[in-house]
Amino acid sequence: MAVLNRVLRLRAASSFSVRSFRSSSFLNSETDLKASSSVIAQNSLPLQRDVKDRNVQWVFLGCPGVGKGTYASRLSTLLGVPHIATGDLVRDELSSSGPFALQLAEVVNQGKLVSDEIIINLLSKRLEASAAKGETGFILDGFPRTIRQAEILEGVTDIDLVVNLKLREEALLAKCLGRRICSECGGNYNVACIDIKGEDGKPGMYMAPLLPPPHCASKLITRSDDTEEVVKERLRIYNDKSQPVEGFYCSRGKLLEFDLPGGIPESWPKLLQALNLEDHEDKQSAAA
Ligand SMILES: Nc1ncnc2c1ncn2[C@@H]1O[C@H](COP(=O)(O)OP(=O)(O)O)[C@@H](O)[C@H]1O
Repeated sequence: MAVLNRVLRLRAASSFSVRSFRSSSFLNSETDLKASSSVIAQNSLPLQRDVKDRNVQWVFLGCPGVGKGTYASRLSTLLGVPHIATGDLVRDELSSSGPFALQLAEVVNQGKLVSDEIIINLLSKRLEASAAKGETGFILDGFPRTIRQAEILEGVTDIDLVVNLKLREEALLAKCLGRRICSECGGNYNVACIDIKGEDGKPGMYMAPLLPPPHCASKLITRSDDTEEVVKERLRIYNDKSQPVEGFYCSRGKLLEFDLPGGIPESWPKLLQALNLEDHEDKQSAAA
């Protein structure tokens, strides 16, 4: 894909300087942020790596319910890079009763955004764990969610590509409400059957449910923030705070817009095509 190739050629990227990212005394004010971002950028220079020596550094954007987790996770398996979802980091912190758990429960259950300080702390720990395992590259899902977070990220590393997943609005709420997680294996499923009839020249759309296998069926739980009221609030906050992040990356030539045509069977091959990765999948299946 021309856009992607251009983006990838342009990015002679640096690796992520986790230590610099964690030194987050810079989070106190806008001025501190700008000053510190440039300090961070300088500090990370010794750790710069050519793009050929590391894996992809991609970001997935999109409304709640669009399927960021599903596609980011599939791509991370395909490309052998960690899938880092800040929503998962928040939920892990909540369930492990970590230092931020109490504060987080209230914010998350109201559908609000967690503070930059906490999110960056959680993300930094996760990146350190990755670095300790010798992993390079990442697919970030759920971060950045504000312009400020995007600026912080831009100050510490090069993002090669930002994939903006889009789905018809009518489907988003139903997809969030249909989400189920297996409390034992953590598998993600969706019981919603989306069947939007075509009208006024607009095509219909069908998305089959993604049902759990029998051994998970009796262990399904729903996220506490997937209630109608909270999902509507998250969608409102997305439009207000996260949509501007699309413009941030568009103006830097990194944004790939991808309209999901339907469920996974229709969308996955088209996404691979848009990312120029069809051969990658063929090679992997041949090797398996
Ligand atoms: N980058 C972030 N900044 C602030 N809060 C975040 C961020 N990522 C996740 N969260 C918190 O975790 C919650 C769940 O995130 P996520 O699983 O990505 O949900 P969604 O389905 O809304 O995309 C969010 O509603 C928010 O409270």
